[in-house]
Amino acid sequence: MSDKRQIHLGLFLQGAGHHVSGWRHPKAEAGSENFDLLRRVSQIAEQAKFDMVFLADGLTSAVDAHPSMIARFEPLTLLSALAMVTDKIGLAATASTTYGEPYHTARAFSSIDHLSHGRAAWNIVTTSYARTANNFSKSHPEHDERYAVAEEFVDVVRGLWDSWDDDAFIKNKDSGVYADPSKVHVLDHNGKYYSVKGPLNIPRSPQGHPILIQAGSSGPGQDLAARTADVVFTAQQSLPEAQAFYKSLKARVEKFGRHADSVAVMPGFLPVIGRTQKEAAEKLAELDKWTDLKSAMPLLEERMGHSLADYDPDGPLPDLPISDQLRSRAELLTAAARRENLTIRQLALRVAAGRGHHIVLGTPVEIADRMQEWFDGRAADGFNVMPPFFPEGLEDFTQLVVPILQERGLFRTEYTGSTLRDHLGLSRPAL
Ligand SMILES: Cc1cc2nc3c(=O)[nH]c(=O)nc-3n(C[C@H](O)[C@H](O)[C@H](O)COP(=O)(O)O)c2cc1C
Repeated sequence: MSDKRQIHLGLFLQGAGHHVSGWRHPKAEAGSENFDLLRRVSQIAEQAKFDMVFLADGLTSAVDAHPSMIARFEPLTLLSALAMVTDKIGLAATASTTYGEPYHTARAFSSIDHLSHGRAAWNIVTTSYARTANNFSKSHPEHDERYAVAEEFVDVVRGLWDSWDDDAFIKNKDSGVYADPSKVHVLDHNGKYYSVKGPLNIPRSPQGHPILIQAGSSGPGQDLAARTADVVFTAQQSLPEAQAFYKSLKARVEKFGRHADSVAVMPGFLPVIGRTQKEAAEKLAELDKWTDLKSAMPLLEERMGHSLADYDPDGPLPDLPISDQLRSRAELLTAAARRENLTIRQLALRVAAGRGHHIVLGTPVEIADRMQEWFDGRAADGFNVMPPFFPEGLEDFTQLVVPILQERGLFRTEYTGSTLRDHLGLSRPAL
Protein backbone atom coordinates (compact mmCIF):
# COMPACT_ATOMS: atom_id res chain seq x y z
CA MET A 1 0.00 0.00 0.00
CA SER A 2 1.34 3.48 -0.86
CA ASP A 3 2.17 5.79 2.05
CA LYS A 4 0.27 8.83 0.90
CA ARG A 5 -3.46 8.35 0.64
CA GLN A 6 -4.71 9.52 -2.76
CA ILE A 7 -8.10 9.60 -4.44
CA HIS A 8 -9.00 6.67 -6.72
CA LEU A 9 -11.01 7.48 -9.81
CA GLY A 10 -13.20 5.19 -11.88
CA LEU A 11 -14.95 6.16 -15.07
CA PHE A 12 -18.46 4.74 -14.88
CA LEU A 13 -18.92 4.17 -18.59
CA GLN A 14 -22.37 4.21 -20.14
CA GLY A 15 -22.66 4.92 -23.83
CA ALA A 16 -25.84 7.00 -23.64
CA GLY A 17 -24.61 8.98 -20.61
CA HIS A 18 -25.73 8.90 -17.01
CA HIS A 19 -28.41 11.58 -17.06
CA VAL A 20 -31.52 9.96 -18.51
CA SER A 21 -31.72 12.78 -21.08
CA GLY A 22 -27.96 13.17 -21.55
CA TRP A 23 -28.13 11.51 -24.97
CA ARG A 24 -30.42 14.32 -26.17
CA HIS A 25 -27.84 17.03 -25.54
CA PRO A 26 -26.71 18.56 -28.87
CA LYS A 27 -23.08 17.70 -28.08
CA ALA A 28 -23.76 14.12 -26.89
CA GLU A 29 -22.56 11.22 -29.02
CA ALA A 30 -24.89 8.58 -27.71
CA GLY A 31 -24.95 4.85 -28.10
CA SER A 32 -24.09 1.91 -25.90
CA GLU A 33 -23.17 -0.03 -29.04
CA ASN A 34 -20.96 2.79 -30.34
CA PHE A 35 -17.55 1.19 -29.80
CA ASP A 36 -15.69 4.12 -31.29
CA LEU A 37 -17.12 6.38 -28.57
CA LEU A 38 -16.47 3.83 -25.80
CA ARG A 39 -12.87 3.47 -26.99
CA ARG A 40 -12.27 7.21 -27.12
CA VAL A 41 -13.69 7.95 -23.69
CA SER A 42 -11.74 5.06 -22.14
CA GLN A 43 -8.59 6.52 -23.67
CA ILE A 44 -9.47 9.99 -22.32
CA ALA A 45 -9.81 8.47 -18.84
CA GLU A 46 -6.48 6.71 -19.27
CA GLN A 47 -4.74 9.93 -20.37
CA ALA A 48 -6.13 11.49 -17.17
CA LYS A 49 -4.62 8.56 -15.18
CA PHE A 50 -7.90 7.16 -13.88
CA ASP A 51 -7.64 3.89 -11.94
CA MET A 52 -10.27 2.12 -13.98
CA VAL A 53 -13.12 2.06 -16.43
CA PHE A 54 -16.21 0.54 -14.83
CA LEU A 55 -19.05 -1.24 -16.62
CA ALA A 56 -22.34 -1.86 -14.83
CA ASP A 57 -24.66 -4.50 -16.22
CA GLY A 58 -28.12 -5.99 -16.17
CA LEU A 59 -29.59 -9.09 -17.74
CA THR A 60 -32.94 -7.71 -18.88
CA SER A 61 -34.17 -4.94 -21.14
CA ALA A 62 -37.32 -2.80 -21.28
CA VAL A 63 -38.33 0.06 -23.56
CA ASP A 64 -38.99 2.36 -20.58
CA ALA A 65 -35.54 1.69 -19.06
CA HIS A 66 -32.73 4.25 -18.88
CA PRO A 67 -31.34 4.62 -22.46
CA SER A 68 -27.94 3.35 -21.30
CA MET A 69 -29.67 0.20 -20.08
CA ILE A 70 -32.16 -0.60 -22.83
CA ALA A 71 -29.32 -2.03 -24.87
CA ARG A 72 -25.65 -2.55 -24.09
CA PHE A 73 -22.69 -4.77 -24.88
CA GLU A 74 -22.07 -7.89 -22.84
CA PRO A 75 -19.48 -6.33 -20.51
CA LEU A 76 -16.70 -8.93 -20.65
CA THR A 77 -16.80 -8.91 -24.42
CA LEU A 78 -16.52 -5.13 -24.33
CA LEU A 79 -13.64 -5.29 -21.83
CA SER A 80 -11.67 -7.61 -24.13
CA ALA A 81 -11.99 -5.04 -26.89
CA LEU A 82 -11.04 -2.16 -24.55
CA ALA A 83 -8.03 -4.16 -23.35
CA MET A 84 -6.65 -3.98 -26.90
CA VAL A 85 -6.91 -0.20 -27.20
CA THR A 86 -5.67 0.82 -23.72
CA ASP A 87 -2.44 0.05 -21.82
CA LYS A 88 -2.64 1.09 -18.21
CA ILE A 89 -6.18 1.77 -17.07
CA GLY A 90 -7.98 -0.90 -15.01
CA LEU A 91 -10.93 -2.68 -16.65
CA ALA A 92 -13.89 -3.53 -14.43
CA ALA A 93 -17.06 -5.34 -15.42
CA THR A 94 -20.15 -6.45 -13.56
CA ALA A 95 -21.14 -10.11 -13.38
CA SER A 96 -23.97 -11.58 -11.36
CA THR A 97 -23.63 -14.30 -8.75
CA THR A 98 -27.36 -15.14 -9.01
CA TYR A 99 -27.33 -15.69 -12.77
CA GLY A 100 -24.00 -17.26 -13.61
CA GLU A 101 -21.68 -20.12 -12.82
CA PRO A 102 -18.51 -19.65 -10.77
CA TYR A 103 -16.45 -21.65 -13.26
CA HIS A 104 -17.47 -19.41 -16.18
CA THR A 105 -16.93 -16.26 -14.12
CA ALA A 106 -13.51 -17.33 -12.83
CA ARG A 107 -12.39 -18.29 -16.31
CA ALA A 108 -13.68 -15.13 -18.02
CA PHE A 109 -12.10 -12.68 -15.56
CA SER A 110 -8.85 -14.60 -15.50
CA SER A 111 -8.81 -14.44 -19.30
CA ILE A 112 -9.35 -10.66 -19.27
CA ASP A 113 -6.58 -10.34 -16.67
CA HIS A 114 -4.19 -12.20 -19.00
CA LEU A 115 -5.31 -10.28 -22.09
CA SER A 116 -4.91 -6.92 -20.34
CA HIS A 117 -1.65 -7.80 -18.51
CA GLY A 118 -3.18 -7.47 -15.06
CA ARG A 119 -5.91 -4.88 -15.32
CA ALA A 120 -9.13 -6.88 -14.75
CA ALA A 121 -11.71 -6.37 -12.02
CA TRP A 122 -14.99 -8.15 -11.32
CA ASN A 123 -17.88 -6.10 -9.91
CA ILE A 124 -19.81 -8.66 -7.87
CA VAL A 125 -23.59 -8.11 -7.94
CA THR A 126 -26.46 -10.26 -6.76
CA THR A 127 -29.03 -8.95 -9.35
CA SER A 128 -31.99 -7.13 -7.91
CA TYR A 129 -34.80 -7.50 -10.38
CA ALA A 130 -37.00 -10.59 -10.19
CA ARG A 131 -37.90 -10.23 -13.89
CA THR A 132 -34.33 -11.35 -14.70
CA ALA A 133 -35.45 -14.89 -13.86
CA ASN A 134 -37.65 -14.81 -16.99
CA ASN A 135 -34.49 -14.97 -19.09
CA PHE A 136 -32.79 -17.79 -17.19
CA SER A 137 -35.25 -20.66 -16.73
CA LYS A 138 -35.10 -20.34 -12.95
CA SER A 139 -36.76 -18.51 -10.08
CA HIS A 140 -35.41 -15.41 -8.35
CA PRO A 141 -34.07 -16.05 -4.83
CA GLU A 142 -34.96 -13.54 -2.09
CA HIS A 143 -32.51 -10.85 -0.96
CA ASP A 144 -30.60 -12.60 1.84
CA GLU A 145 -30.44 -15.89 0.00
CA ARG A 146 -28.95 -14.10 -2.99
CA TYR A 147 -26.16 -13.01 -0.65
CA ALA A 148 -25.72 -16.53 0.79
CA VAL A 149 -25.27 -17.78 -2.80
CA ALA A 150 -22.89 -14.89 -3.52
CA GLU A 151 -20.65 -15.71 -0.52
CA GLU A 152 -20.17 -19.27 -1.75
CA PHE A 153 -19.90 -18.22 -5.41
CA VAL A 154 -17.05 -15.79 -4.65
CA ASP A 155 -15.19 -18.40 -2.59
CA VAL A 156 -15.37 -20.87 -5.46
CA VAL A 157 -14.12 -18.27 -7.94
CA ARG A 158 -11.20 -17.34 -5.70
CA GLY A 159 -10.38 -21.01 -5.17
CA LEU A 160 -10.41 -21.64 -8.92
CA TRP A 161 -8.08 -18.69 -9.51
CA ASP A 162 -5.56 -20.55 -7.31
CA SER A 163 -5.79 -23.74 -9.40
CA TRP A 164 -2.20 -23.49 -10.59
CA ASP A 165 1.03 -22.31 -8.97
CA ASP A 166 2.42 -19.22 -10.64
CA ASP A 167 5.28 -21.28 -12.09
CA ALA A 168 3.23 -24.35 -13.07
CA PHE A 169 3.42 -23.86 -16.83
CA ILE A 170 7.07 -24.76 -17.34
CA LYS A 171 6.75 -25.55 -21.09
CA ASN A 172 9.99 -27.54 -21.04
CA LYS A 173 10.85 -28.45 -24.63
CA ASP A 174 13.54 -30.94 -23.59
CA SER A 175 11.47 -32.95 -21.14
CA GLY A 176 8.21 -32.47 -23.03
CA VAL A 177 6.43 -31.29 -19.86
CA TYR A 178 4.06 -28.40 -20.60
CA ALA A 179 2.39 -28.03 -17.17
CA ASP A 180 4.00 -29.44 -14.00
CA PRO A 181 1.48 -31.88 -12.48
CA SER A 182 2.86 -31.25 -8.97
CA LYS A 183 1.81 -27.60 -9.23
CA VAL A 184 -1.90 -28.02 -9.79
CA HIS A 185 -4.46 -27.63 -6.98
CA VAL A 186 -7.80 -29.32 -7.47
CA LEU A 187 -10.46 -27.30 -5.64
CA ASP A 188 -12.97 -30.11 -5.11
CA HIS A 189 -15.63 -27.78 -3.72
CA ASN A 190 -18.85 -29.31 -2.41
CA GLY A 191 -21.04 -26.67 -0.81
CA LYS A 192 -24.69 -25.80 -0.26
CA TYR A 193 -25.15 -24.23 -3.70
CA TYR A 194 -22.19 -25.37 -5.81
CA SER A 195 -20.19 -28.47 -6.58
CA VAL A 196 -17.12 -27.53 -8.54
CA LYS A 197 -14.21 -29.86 -9.04
CA GLY A 198 -11.62 -27.69 -10.82
CA PRO A 199 -8.89 -27.03 -11.71
CA LEU A 200 -9.50 -23.95 -13.85
CA ASN A 201 -8.32 -24.32 -17.45
CA ILE A 202 -6.13 -21.22 -17.51
CA PRO A 203 -2.83 -20.35 -15.75
CA ARG A 204 -2.91 -18.12 -12.64
CA SER A 205 -3.37 -14.58 -13.94
CA PRO A 206 -0.99 -11.59 -13.74
CA GLN A 207 -2.76 -10.11 -10.69
CA GLY A 208 -3.05 -13.54 -9.02
CA HIS A 209 -6.67 -12.64 -8.39
CA PRO A 210 -8.36 -10.00 -10.54
CA ILE A 211 -9.58 -7.12 -8.34
CA LEU A 212 -12.92 -7.72 -6.62
CA ILE A 213 -15.41 -4.86 -6.50
CA GLN A 214 -18.67 -5.25 -4.63
CA ALA A 215 -21.86 -3.21 -5.13
CA GLY A 216 -24.75 -3.68 -2.71
CA SER A 217 -24.83 -1.82 0.59
CA SER A 218 -27.22 -3.66 2.94
CA GLY A 219 -25.82 -5.53 5.97
CA PRO A 220 -25.27 -8.79 4.06
CA GLY A 221 -23.86 -6.78 1.14
CA GLN A 222 -21.38 -5.01 3.41
CA ASP A 223 -20.35 -8.32 5.00
CA LEU A 224 -19.65 -9.82 1.58
CA ALA A 225 -17.59 -6.75 0.68
CA ALA A 226 -15.76 -6.68 4.00
CA ARG A 227 -14.72 -10.31 3.70
CA THR A 228 -13.82 -10.46 0.02
CA ALA A 229 -13.69 -7.14 -1.86
CA ASP A 230 -10.89 -4.72 -2.73
CA VAL A 231 -13.25 -1.90 -3.77
CA VAL A 232 -16.83 -1.08 -2.76
CA PHE A 233 -19.06 0.81 -5.17
CA THR A 234 -21.82 2.65 -3.38
CA ALA A 235 -24.46 5.40 -3.76
CA GLN A 236 -24.68 7.74 -0.76
CA GLN A 237 -25.85 11.27 -1.54
CA SER A 238 -24.98 13.20 1.61
CA LEU A 239 -21.73 13.54 3.55
CA PRO A 240 -23.07 12.20 6.88
CA GLU A 241 -24.68 9.21 5.13
CA ALA A 242 -21.44 8.45 3.29
CA GLN A 243 -19.38 8.83 6.47
CA ALA A 244 -21.70 6.45 8.33
CA PHE A 245 -21.45 3.87 5.53
CA TYR A 246 -17.67 4.24 5.34
CA LYS A 247 -17.31 3.74 9.09
CA SER A 248 -19.63 0.75 9.13
CA LEU A 249 -17.88 -0.90 6.17
CA LYS A 250 -14.36 -0.31 7.50
CA ALA A 251 -15.35 -1.69 10.93
CA ARG A 252 -16.62 -4.84 9.22
CA VAL A 253 -13.38 -5.09 7.20
CA GLU A 254 -11.39 -5.08 10.46
CA LYS A 255 -13.78 -7.60 11.99
CA PHE A 256 -12.76 -9.99 9.21
CA GLY A 257 -9.11 -9.49 10.18
CA ARG A 258 -8.25 -7.26 7.24
CA HIS A 259 -6.62 -3.81 7.24
CA ALA A 260 -9.21 -1.03 6.87
CA ASP A 261 -7.13 0.61 4.10
CA SER A 262 -7.13 -2.56 2.02
CA VAL A 263 -10.68 -1.83 0.82
CA ALA A 264 -11.44 1.37 -1.12
CA VAL A 265 -14.92 2.87 -0.81
CA MET A 266 -15.95 4.59 -4.06
CA PRO A 267 -19.36 6.28 -4.26
CA GLY A 268 -20.87 7.26 -7.59
CA PHE A 269 -20.33 10.95 -8.37
CA LEU A 270 -22.13 12.89 -11.10
CA PRO A 271 -20.38 16.21 -11.78
CA VAL A 272 -22.13 19.04 -13.62
CA ILE A 273 -19.41 21.59 -14.31
CA GLY A 274 -19.82 25.28 -15.20
CA ARG A 275 -17.65 28.39 -15.17
CA THR A 276 -19.96 29.65 -12.44
CA GLN A 277 -22.38 27.91 -10.10
CA LYS A 278 -25.20 29.53 -12.13
CA GLU A 279 -23.87 28.11 -15.40
CA ALA A 280 -23.66 24.63 -13.87
CA ALA A 281 -27.24 24.90 -12.58
CA GLU A 282 -28.37 25.98 -16.05
CA LYS A 283 -26.60 22.96 -17.60
CA LEU A 284 -28.48 20.59 -15.35
CA ALA A 285 -31.75 22.48 -15.91
CA GLU A 286 -31.21 22.12 -19.67
CA LEU A 287 -30.89 18.34 -19.31
CA ASP A 288 -33.83 18.18 -16.88
CA LYS A 289 -36.08 20.04 -19.32
CA TRP A 290 -35.86 17.08 -21.72
CA THR A 291 -36.95 14.73 -18.95
CA ASP A 292 -40.66 14.19 -18.55
CA LEU A 293 -42.26 12.48 -15.59
CA LYS A 294 -43.20 9.53 -17.81
CA SER A 295 -39.54 8.62 -18.41
CA ALA A 296 -38.41 9.46 -14.86
CA MET A 297 -41.07 7.51 -12.92
CA PRO A 298 -40.05 3.96 -13.99
CA LEU A 299 -36.50 4.68 -12.81
CA LEU A 300 -37.75 5.82 -9.39
CA GLU A 301 -40.26 2.97 -9.11
CA GLU A 302 -37.57 0.45 -9.99
CA ARG A 303 -35.34 1.74 -7.20
CA MET A 304 -38.18 1.97 -4.68
CA GLY A 305 -39.50 -1.47 -5.67
CA HIS A 306 -43.11 -0.12 -5.64
CA SER A 307 -45.54 1.41 -8.14
CA LEU A 308 -46.24 5.06 -7.33
CA ALA A 309 -49.03 5.39 -9.94
CA ASP A 310 -51.74 5.89 -7.30
CA TYR A 311 -50.02 8.83 -5.61
CA ASP A 312 -50.03 12.57 -6.43
CA PRO A 313 -46.66 13.30 -8.10
CA ASP A 314 -46.68 16.72 -6.44
CA GLY A 315 -47.26 15.24 -3.01
CA PRO A 316 -44.73 13.72 -0.61
CA LEU A 317 -43.28 10.23 -1.01
CA PRO A 318 -45.70 7.92 0.87
CA ASP A 319 -44.52 5.70 3.70
CA LEU A 320 -43.86 2.43 1.90
CA PRO A 321 -42.24 -0.71 3.22
CA ILE A 322 -38.59 -0.87 2.12
CA SER A 323 -38.44 -3.28 -0.80
CA ASP A 324 -35.78 -5.98 -0.95
CA GLN A 325 -35.31 -5.43 -4.68
CA LEU A 326 -32.69 -2.69 -4.28
CA ARG A 327 -32.91 -2.48 -0.50
CA SER A 328 -30.05 -0.09 0.23
CA ARG A 329 -30.99 2.25 -2.65
CA ALA A 330 -34.64 2.42 -1.53
CA GLU A 331 -33.44 3.38 1.96
CA LEU A 332 -31.13 6.11 0.65
CA LEU A 333 -33.81 7.61 -1.62
CA THR A 334 -36.41 7.57 1.15
CA ALA A 335 -33.93 9.30 3.45
CA ALA A 336 -33.19 11.98 0.81
CA ALA A 337 -36.92 12.61 0.21
CA ARG A 338 -37.55 13.07 3.95
CA ARG A 339 -34.39 15.14 4.56
CA GLU A 340 -35.07 17.56 1.71
CA ASN A 341 -38.89 17.45 1.71
CA LEU A 342 -38.95 16.30 -1.91
CA THR A 343 -42.16 15.59 -3.79
CA ILE A 344 -42.45 12.39 -5.83
CA ARG A 345 -41.85 14.46 -8.98
CA GLN A 346 -38.70 16.06 -7.57
CA LEU A 347 -37.38 12.72 -6.38
CA ALA A 348 -38.11 11.14 -9.78
CA LEU A 349 -36.22 13.93 -11.55
CA ARG A 350 -33.32 13.49 -9.14
CA VAL A 351 -33.19 9.77 -9.96
CA ALA A 352 -33.46 10.52 -13.69
CA ALA A 353 -30.44 12.81 -13.41
CA GLY A 354 -28.16 10.53 -11.39
CA ARG A 355 -30.08 7.32 -10.60
CA GLY A 356 -29.81 8.10 -6.91
CA HIS A 357 -26.08 8.88 -6.94
CA HIS A 358 -24.45 12.04 -5.56
CA ILE A 359 -24.91 14.95 -8.01
CA VAL A 360 -22.52 17.90 -7.66
CA LEU A 361 -23.09 21.19 -9.46
CA GLY A 362 -20.44 23.87 -9.56
CA THR A 363 -17.21 25.36 -10.84
CA PRO A 364 -14.19 23.06 -11.21
CA VAL A 365 -12.85 24.33 -7.87
CA GLU A 366 -16.18 23.67 -6.15
CA ILE A 367 -16.30 20.16 -7.59
CA ALA A 368 -12.73 19.48 -6.43
CA ASP A 369 -13.56 20.96 -3.00
CA ARG A 370 -16.50 18.57 -2.60
CA MET A 371 -14.36 15.60 -3.58
CA GLN A 372 -11.69 16.65 -1.11
CA GLU A 373 -14.29 17.18 1.62
CA TRP A 374 -15.58 13.62 1.17
CA PHE A 375 -12.07 12.18 0.85
CA ASP A 376 -10.57 14.00 3.86
CA GLY A 377 -13.79 13.48 5.83
CA ARG A 378 -13.49 9.70 5.45
CA ALA A 379 -16.65 9.40 3.42
CA ALA A 380 -14.83 8.07 0.35
CA ASP A 381 -11.47 6.74 -0.82
CA GLY A 382 -12.34 7.61 -4.38
CA PHE A 383 -15.22 8.16 -6.77
CA ASN A 384 -16.85 6.42 -9.68
CA VAL A 385 -17.27 9.42 -11.99
CA MET A 386 -20.56 9.51 -13.89
CA PRO A 387 -20.55 12.14 -16.68
CA PRO A 388 -24.10 13.18 -17.58
CA PHE A 389 -23.27 12.63 -21.25
CA PHE A 390 -20.25 11.68 -23.38
CA PRO A 391 -17.69 12.69 -24.39
CA GLU A 392 -17.95 16.34 -23.27
CA GLY A 393 -19.06 15.59 -19.71
CA LEU A 394 -15.89 13.52 -19.21
CA GLU A 395 -13.61 15.99 -21.01
CA ASP A 396 -14.82 18.81 -18.74
CA PHE A 397 -13.94 16.69 -15.72
CA THR A 398 -10.52 15.53 -16.94
CA GLN A 399 -9.47 18.95 -18.27
CA LEU A 400 -10.85 21.16 -15.51
CA VAL A 401 -11.16 19.15 -12.27
CA VAL A 402 -8.38 16.54 -12.46
CA PRO A 403 -5.58 19.17 -12.67
CA ILE A 404 -6.89 20.81 -9.48
CA LEU A 405 -6.86 17.48 -7.66
CA GLN A 406 -3.32 16.89 -8.96
CA GLU A 407 -2.11 20.35 -7.85
CA ARG A 408 -3.43 19.56 -4.38
CA GLY A 409 -1.49 16.27 -4.36
CA LEU A 410 -4.76 14.36 -4.14
CA PHE A 411 -4.47 12.47 -7.43
CA ARG A 412 -1.61 10.87 -9.36
CA THR A 413 0.06 12.70 -12.24
CA GLU A 414 1.52 9.46 -13.66
CA TYR A 415 0.82 5.78 -13.31
CA THR A 416 3.51 4.26 -11.09
CA GLY A 417 2.68 0.67 -11.96
CA SER A 418 1.05 -1.26 -14.73
CA THR A 419 -1.66 -3.37 -13.05
CA LEU A 420 -4.91 -2.31 -11.42
CA ARG A 421 -3.53 -3.73 -8.15
CA ASP A 422 -0.63 -1.27 -8.52
CA HIS A 423 -3.02 1.65 -9.06
CA LEU A 424 -4.98 0.67 -5.96
CA GLY A 425 -1.80 0.14 -3.92
CA LEU A 426 -2.63 -3.51 -3.27
CA SER A 427 -0.17 -6.38 -3.25
CA ARG A 428 -0.57 -9.54 -5.30
CA PRO A 429 -2.15 -12.37 -3.26
CA ALA A 430 0.23 -15.24 -2.59
CA LEU A 431 -0.96 -18.76 -3.21
C1 LIG B 1 -23.81 1.32 -6.26
C2 LIG B 1 -24.49 0.06 -6.71
C3 LIG B 1 -24.29 -0.40 -8.00
C4 LIG B 1 -24.91 -1.57 -8.44
N1 LIG B 1 -24.70 -2.00 -9.72
C5 LIG B 1 -25.35 -3.09 -10.18
C6 LIG B 1 -25.20 -3.53 -11.53
O1 LIG B 1 -24.46 -2.96 -12.32
N2 LIG B 1 -25.90 -4.62 -11.93
C7 LIG B 1 -26.73 -5.31 -11.08
O2 LIG B 1 -27.33 -6.30 -11.49
N3 LIG B 1 -26.88 -4.92 -9.80
C8 LIG B 1 -26.23 -3.83 -9.33
N4 LIG B 1 -26.40 -3.45 -8.02
C9 LIG B 1 -27.35 -4.21 -7.19
C10 LIG B 1 -26.73 -5.06 -6.09
O3 LIG B 1 -25.92 -6.08 -6.59
C11 LIG B 1 -27.80 -5.67 -5.19
O4 LIG B 1 -28.49 -6.69 -5.89
C12 LIG B 1 -28.82 -4.67 -4.72
O5 LIG B 1 -28.22 -3.42 -4.42
C13 LIG B 1 -29.54 -5.17 -3.47
O6 LIG B 1 -28.61 -5.41 -2.45
P1 LIG B 1 -28.37 -4.37 -1.26
O7 LIG B 1 -29.67 -4.27 -0.52
O8 LIG B 1 -27.28 -5.02 -0.47
O9 LIG B 1 -27.94 -3.06 -1.82
C14 LIG B 1 -25.76 -2.30 -7.56
C15 LIG B 1 -25.93 -1.84 -6.26
C16 LIG B 1 -25.32 -0.68 -5.82
C17 LIG B 1 -25.53 -0.20 -4.40
